[in-house]
Amino acid sequence: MTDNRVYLFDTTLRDGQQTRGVDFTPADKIAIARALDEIGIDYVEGGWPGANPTDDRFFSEPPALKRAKLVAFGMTRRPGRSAENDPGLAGVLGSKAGAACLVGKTWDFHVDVALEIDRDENVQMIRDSMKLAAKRGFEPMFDCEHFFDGYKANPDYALSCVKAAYESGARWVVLCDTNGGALPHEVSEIVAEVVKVVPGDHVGIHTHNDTENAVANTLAAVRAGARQVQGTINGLGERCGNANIVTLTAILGLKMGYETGVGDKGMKQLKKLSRMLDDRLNRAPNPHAAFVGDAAFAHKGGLHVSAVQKDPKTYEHIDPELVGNQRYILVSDQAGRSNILARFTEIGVEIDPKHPKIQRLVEDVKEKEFLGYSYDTAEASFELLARRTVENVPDYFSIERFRVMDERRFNARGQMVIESEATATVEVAGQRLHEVAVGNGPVNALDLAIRKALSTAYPSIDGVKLMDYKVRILPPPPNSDGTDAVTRVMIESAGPDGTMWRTVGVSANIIDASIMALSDSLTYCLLKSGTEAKVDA
Ligand SMILES: CC(=O)SCCNC(=O)CCNC(=O)[C@H](O)C(C)(C)COP(=O)(O)OP(=O)(O)OC[C@H]1O[C@@H](n2cnc3c(N)ncnc32)[C@H](O)[C@@H]1OP(=O)(O)O
Ligand SMILES: CC(=O)C(=O)O
Repeated sequence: MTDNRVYLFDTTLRDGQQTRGVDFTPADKIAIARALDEIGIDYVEGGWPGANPTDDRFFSEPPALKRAKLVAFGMTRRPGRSAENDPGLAGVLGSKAGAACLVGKTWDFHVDVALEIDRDENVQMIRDSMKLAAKRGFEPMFDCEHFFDGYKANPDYALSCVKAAYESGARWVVLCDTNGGALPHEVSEIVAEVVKVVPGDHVGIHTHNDTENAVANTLAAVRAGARQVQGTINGLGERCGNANIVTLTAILGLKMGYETGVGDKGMKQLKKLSRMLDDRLNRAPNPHAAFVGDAAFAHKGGLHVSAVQKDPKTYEHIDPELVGNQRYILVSDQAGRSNILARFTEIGVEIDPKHPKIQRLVEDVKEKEFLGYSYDTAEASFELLARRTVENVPDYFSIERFRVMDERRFNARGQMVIESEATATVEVAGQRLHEVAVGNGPVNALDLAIRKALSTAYPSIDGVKLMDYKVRILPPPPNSDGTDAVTRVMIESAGPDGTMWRTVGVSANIIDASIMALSDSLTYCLLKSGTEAKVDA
């Protein structure tokens, strides 16, 4: 082991499970553990055997991990009984994990108030539990709960707990900022004192994000000598979350030069790992997440784009590909010709940079953004606008008219039913088709009616799914009354192969704005799949 080696310990499946609104299934846990193993995380904490049926099931048939060690979490023995006779410890040490991470008190206040026991008895509980974990063949770890608050209140007592764990065989003594209130300079100073009594390559750090310093505190601890870092994917965790292991992995490896189990290949999978968790939790990814968010390397300002095209280092702190991300050049009212030309290159349209239509497109985009469109997040609508300016986009269909009726009634069983019925007249393949559909809301009903009309001519649109639908009421222009407000609808769609695209519509009427975004989405799908427009009957 080199002094430069930092061990990554993921607690998404344990502390992440303590997040409000998160409830993993055993299948989620298996998939997440495998993904963490795949990228090279050293330790995967799977949960607390004996605490709930999900964790029991997970530990009864744990996934076979190639490199990572599976960790079972638990707490030190209860007071007044031996470690051998403690049912909680029996659950943890009866599991099929390779390591046992046991939490115990290190803050005298907690021993007095939460456990209500003698302080020496707590130290003995730590010793007995670590010894038993080692005796049963587990790699023992001790999570020092509330270590930083404990150290500030009574450094001698906090250190005596740390020493007891280490002397009793703990491979790692992990300093926890349980309440998340410590600050980086305090963590630095305190860890520097701890590594005087326990070697740094046996010291870990576990931080919470209550002051948005979880990552900074972890890095401060590593600089002071700690060599195991605990965190969760996307910073999931109790209250405000834990240190984000995705960010930590990138910083430790790419910026601070530490060696971890995550090599170049694993590093390139960080964005995929982050997305995988969002998908499992059915959450929209945070576009502004450091390193892996869609906006992390998205350039909007004209000055930035012009320079980035000369050398990306001018406005990028790392090469986005190192973490599996990519550069996006956004088009908006902040854009200049450089943004537009960059987007043409991205979408594969060759155009002379001096072409007069480029300037027209820049002006068009700025004017439409003034009216409420937002092209930096609706790249598919932008592509249609750009292609229509410089080349021909086939007229696949045209929505001639539509009508929607909403109904709220009680059915025969006395249950309330809310339904919308839409009729749409669409011209497609030289025919005027009139279709009716019922949906759970007006946009859903219209979407169904329009697709019905299109599906014979263009069967490929059947595979398009609406993933996200966002509405924003934009403030009315100055000197007008509130009724002038316009509505912006953004739609995110996905194709059968998982490709995603976003479109926008703007109108004073929410349904009309939705139809614009929907129509762009279907047109974009047909264009990208190379479908030929059917213009004859
Ligand atoms: C900082 C952290 O994140 S630690 C992890 C926290 N995570 C969880 O608690 C999630 C899983 N927990 C659980 O499912 C349950 O709390 C269990 C199954 C572990 C225990 O449930 P119960 O036996 O009903 O106890 P309960 O949760 O009400 O209270 C905890 C008990 O453990 C005691 N205790 C707390 N910490 C420790 C410790 N480190 N060592 C020994 N005993 C402890 C408490 O004093 C309390 O004892 P009491 O029952 O005599 O009052
Ligand atoms: C152990 C743990 O999760 C904590 O102290 O925050």
